[in-house]
Amino acid sequence: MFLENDISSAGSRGWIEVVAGSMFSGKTEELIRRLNRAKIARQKVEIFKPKVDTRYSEDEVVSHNSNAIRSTPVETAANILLLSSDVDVVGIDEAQFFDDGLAEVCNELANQGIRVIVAGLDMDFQGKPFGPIPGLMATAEYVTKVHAVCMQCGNLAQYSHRLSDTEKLVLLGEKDAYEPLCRVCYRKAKSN
Ligand SMILES: Nc1ncnc2c1ncn2[C@@H]1O[C@H](COP(=O)(O)OP(=O)(O)O)[C@@H](O)[C@H]1O
Ligand SMILES: Cc1cn([C@H]2C[C@H](O)[C@@H](COP(=O)(O)O)O2)c(=O)[nH]c1=O
Ligand SMILES: [Zn+2]
Repeated sequence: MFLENDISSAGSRGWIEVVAGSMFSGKTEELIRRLNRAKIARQKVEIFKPKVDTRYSEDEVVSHNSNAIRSTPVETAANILLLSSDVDVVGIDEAQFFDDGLAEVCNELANQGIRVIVAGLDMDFQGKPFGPIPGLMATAEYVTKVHAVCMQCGNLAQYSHRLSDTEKLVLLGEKDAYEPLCRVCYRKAKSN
């Protein structure tokens, strides 16, 4: 389990944490867990999500098992920078949907002494790197890869298999539209 740096020994230095994996791998739960612990430590926390994803709620980040935390929906990565004055910790969910400016924004926040925690899909439905997440994983101090349970065989899943033939990159959905699969089961599903 990821353990936070000791606040006093870290001083006012900022850093970036990335939580990445497939759908249903527990990214949002882990983000909420870290942010709640920061709140318990009386740190000032701001949470953002892309405006495009309002599946469960306009103003909350919600996990698949209904944990929730208040958040601000924003249009672009640059908005995060504008809205993050006077905070200790910034949390960002569904980060794969942000523009390529996200890595720069997160690095700027970290340079200002802010702890930045980013959660997002590392791969799209085709198994390709998704949006700004790979760049963020390269520049972050801490990267946690989380896994779902393969819906076919029960092994660790790293792919989000789309159940329809739709080719567009952004297609919001849940279990109706995607299933997490391991490498073997994903390759089988793709060859059918
Ligand atoms: N195949 C699966 N593997 C793991 N967790 C699953 C699966 N299907 C449903 N879940 C539920 O999803 C929760 C994780 O939800 P969440 O944190 O929102 O994931 P993510 O943000 O990665 O999509 C788990 O605690 C579990 O209750
Ligand atoms: C793989 C993939 C997913 N999406 C969408 C589907 C969901 O609405 C979100 C991911 O949510 P989660 O919290 O990680 O479960 O992203 C997409 O638009 N395109 C894709 O390739
Ligand atoms: Zn499998």
